[in-house]
This record gives sequence, C-alpha cells and structure tokens, in this order.
Amino acid sequence: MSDTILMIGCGRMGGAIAQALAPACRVLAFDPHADHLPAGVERLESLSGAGACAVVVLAVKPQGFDAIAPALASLAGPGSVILSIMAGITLERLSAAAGTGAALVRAMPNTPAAIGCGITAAVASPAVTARQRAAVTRTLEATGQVLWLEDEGDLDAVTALSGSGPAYFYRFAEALIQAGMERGLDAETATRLARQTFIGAARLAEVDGVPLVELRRQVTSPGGTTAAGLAVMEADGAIDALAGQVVRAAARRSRELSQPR
Ligand SMILES: NC(=O)C1=CN([C@@H]2O[C@H](COP(=O)(O)OP(=O)(O)OC[C@H]3O[C@@H](n4cnc5c(N)ncnc54)[C@H](OP(=O)(O)O)[C@@H]3O)[C@@H](O)[C@H]2O)C=CC1
Ligand SMILES: O=C(O)[C@@H]1CCC=N1
Repeated sequence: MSDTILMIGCGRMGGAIAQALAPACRVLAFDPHADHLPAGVERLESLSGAGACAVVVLAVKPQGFDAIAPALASLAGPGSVILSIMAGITLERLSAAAGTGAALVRAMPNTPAAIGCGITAAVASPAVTARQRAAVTRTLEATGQVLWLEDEGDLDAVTALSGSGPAYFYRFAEALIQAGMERGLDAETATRLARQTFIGAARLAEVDGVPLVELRRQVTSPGGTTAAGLAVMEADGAIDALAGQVVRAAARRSRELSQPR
C-alpha cells in the first residue's frame, strides 16, 4: 500500500488537510469545481483514476454525501482506510456505502487546521487496524492535535464544541467590537483592540497549561472593572445558559445531518 492520500472534496477543510500533507506525501484531490488546489496536490479528473490509496478523506458537505457514496466501495480496498470529516454522517451510513468490514474513521476537525493549530476528534470502526489508525493519526496530526474517542455518540458534542467552536469565539469578538463602538470607539480601533485581545488571550492560554479559571482570576481585580463585566455575564447563569443552548442546538443539528434525506 502506497502512502498516497486521496481527498474527495478539497474546499476549506479538505484543502487545509491537503495543504498540510502535500509537503510530506503524495496527495490526490477529486473536486470538480475547485478552481485551484493547494501547491503540490495533484488534481484527479475522475475517481476511477485514483488507484489504491492509504487514506481516502471524505471532505464534501454532508448534503453531498449521497453523490460520492457510490464510489466508496471500490475505494475501500484492502489496506485503505476511509476517513470522513463530514459533520453528522455516521459510521453506519459510511459502512452502508463502503461495505461491511470496510476500515472507516469518522473525525471532526476545525478550521485552525489551516495553520496547524487544529484539534480533531476521531472514532474508528472495528475493522481499522493499528497500522491504519497510525496512518490516520499521521494524516490528522499534520493539521494539529488528534484525540481518539471510543464512543461515536460523543461526536455530536465534539462537533458542537470544537468543530463549530471557532465561529462562536469570532462571533463573541464581533459583539465586543460592536459594544466598543457603542461606547464611542471607531470601528478600526475597536476591531484592532478586540482581535489582539482575542489572539493574546488565546496565546496566554497555551502557556504552561495554566487553568482557564486562573487566567480569568488574573484579570479580575476585586471590585474592579472586569468583575463588573463578569457579573453581567454570570447573572442568573446567563453565560452558562447561552453556551448550553448553543452547544445543544449545534449537537442537535449534527444528529439531524445523520438522517438520510
Ligand atoms: N468548515 C468547517 O469549519 C468544518 C467542516 N467540516 C466538514 O468538512 C466538510 C467540508 O466542509 P468545508 O470544507 O467547509 O466545505 P467546502 O464547501 O469548502 O468544501 C467542500 C468541497 O467539496 C466539493 N464537492 C462538492 N461535491 C463534490 C463531489 N461530489 N465530489 C468532489 N468534490 C465535491 C465542493 O465543491 P462545490 O463548492 O462546487 O460544491 C467544495 O469544493 C463538511 O462535511 C463539513 O461538515 C468539519 C469540521 C469543520
Ligand atoms: O457548520 C458545520 O456544519 C461544519 C461542521 C463543524 C463546523 N462546520
């Protein structure tokens, strides 16, 4: 078995994975509509030209799964592992398409993968060998951290937390910018302050594994400004209630996406 990786779908996430892998191994991509592929990635005009690939990455939208499903059985040859990053598409649906006994991994990355700072949670079907698991780990580690899970049922929560999560942080930063403008800052100043606060806070959270609660305490002077702001966030459990609703809604959508249309 070659160490060739085949991408089916090479958009935002597939492209990020392909770009991370291309310097180290042969990467093929089948994506009829992608105008350009990352440097070093070979375009495939048809899936029949793929040959045997060590890892076949499914990176089309979940709504596009039905269109690629008929090709999976022939791609799931001996030694190949199919790695799906599609939100909501279950191992059961992948298996129905690829064939019973196919080596399947369902994974959920996130967009910081594009700069090697992602985190991906993954679940393997029983047919996945140790060697295939290692190949998938290497594939995903090109984009950041990898976390193997035992229970596929956890992937809806993972999708809702870390898969969708970057958008929640951006949305909160957008809200802070708006709030800063309402307090008299111009748009450019508010945006610069919010962006760099967001980046700096994230970098600080990387240092020495200091617990988030401690990092928060370091900002919060007793009787000071931060305490006044946090009191509003926490009044009647507002922030926890909001996070709960957000993650529940996203997890529910992940489960809905698992239903065949
Ligand atoms: N974006 C994110 O933050 C994350 C996304 N995911 C998952 O990754 C998957 C891809 O998402 P994302 O990269 O954002 O989506 P994109 O739309 O950016 O990429 C999907 C690509 O697949 C192409 N495509 C569509 N149909 C086919 C087909 N039949 N054969 C080959 N290629 C095809 C699309 O072309 P065209 O645009 O012309 O349709 C597009 O270029 C989704 O399933 C999503 O759930 C997982 C984690 C995070
Ligand atoms: O919004 C979505 O459905 C995809 C999955 C996780 C992030 N983006």
